[in-house]
Amino acid sequence: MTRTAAPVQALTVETTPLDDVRRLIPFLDADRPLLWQRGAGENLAGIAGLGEALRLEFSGPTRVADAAEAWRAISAAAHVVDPLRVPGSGLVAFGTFAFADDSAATSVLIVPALIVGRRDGQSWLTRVSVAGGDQRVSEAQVPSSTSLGASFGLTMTPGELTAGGYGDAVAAVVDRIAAGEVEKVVLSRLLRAELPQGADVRHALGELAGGYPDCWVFVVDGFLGASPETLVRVSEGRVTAQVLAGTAARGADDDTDAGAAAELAASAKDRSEHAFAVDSVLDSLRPHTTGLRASDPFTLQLPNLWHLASDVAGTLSDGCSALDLVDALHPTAAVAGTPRQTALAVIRELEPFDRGRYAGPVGWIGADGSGEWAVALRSAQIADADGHRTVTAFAGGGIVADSDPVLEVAETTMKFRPIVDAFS
Ligand SMILES: C=C(O[C@@H]1C=C(C(=O)O)C=C[C@H]1O)C(=O)O
Repeated sequence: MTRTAAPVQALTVETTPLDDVRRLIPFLDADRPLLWQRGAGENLAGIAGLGEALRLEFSGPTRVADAAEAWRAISAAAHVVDPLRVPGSGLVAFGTFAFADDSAATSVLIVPALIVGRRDGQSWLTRVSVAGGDQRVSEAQVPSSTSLGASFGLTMTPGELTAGGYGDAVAAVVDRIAAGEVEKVVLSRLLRAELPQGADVRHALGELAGGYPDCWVFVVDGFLGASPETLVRVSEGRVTAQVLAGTAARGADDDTDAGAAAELAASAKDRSEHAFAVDSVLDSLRPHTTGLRASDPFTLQLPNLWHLASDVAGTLSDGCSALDLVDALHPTAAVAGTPRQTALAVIRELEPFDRGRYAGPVGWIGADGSGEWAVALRSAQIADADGHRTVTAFAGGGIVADSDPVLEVAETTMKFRPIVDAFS
């Protein structure tokens, strides 16, 4: 069910080249930032959005399918001039979707009025106007970067589920697995803080971008993060993904660090946890692709931890858009579990909070159905409540038969680090 189904809007879209842009964050509107980026300096790739030409809201079990359908109609009705034709140029919408079918969080697609982008050394500006609106495009609409407000530091504290409570929930899942009820369940917990008046969240985005250049750094509708996990990417008929599941702490020196990675790669527990996630992605993509393959699992190094990772690639066979594939994929066993429906029921029972958009799909879609979507991990939601602004961070982990509650609590603490550091 979609809460607000907008009539199809005819958008006029024009992309023009810009002089080289090396930073996107200073262009953002401090109050309503929209960002999707990866890399830094010469290798920066991404898009920054300003204003809202169009905002579509979705909810319920068909939220992603509804968005995919609405986007097809909007793309077909749009008039797009895009001489660059690189991923992210021309007409794009930023999107963030709730994890759960029954979540109170709104899922959105937002087409900004202005987009500053950079990819493969090319920079551009895209202007979007709604039919009937003011079609005149003036130089005044070229955004300028602004200096960031005063820096701030927060201390985040546990929300509904304390670290101890999380350990108990992990133990309960291990019991359910032993009883043969379910094979894998991904549990999570949260941390919360109040944002000081006037806090400029672009500071936090800058920290995430500087600290995690190999992750997707995003903010859409107050939901931000630095996710290492690519849910799906569609470009020129190629479909790719990078599945992550299985985690280890970084070592204190080169030797222990290499040892930690080797131990992770050899761990039967982590390999089984990883295999569930890869299988769920392959099963979801197979009907839409040919030549679909997964690499052997390898260790992926991040500043705060190691992950087991597998690259998945295939050729799109049925003209599906990136959002159609997101609909087919979500939620993967990296964030829900196996079997999916039983795992979701256990999550609903043991997590005393709504995940909102955490672990849901976040990314962008283009007019031709191309796009990049991440699993929204290492993330936090900024919300207005009674005149206060709060920030709620989420982190979780996959629980399998031989998971240890103490280690699982420690794993979530590692996974909170990007957000906790960005706000401290
Ligand atoms: C659930 C999270 O991460 C997921 C779970 C992982 C695991 O259990 O090892 C690893 C990567 C992610 O797919 C999270 O970061 O909150």
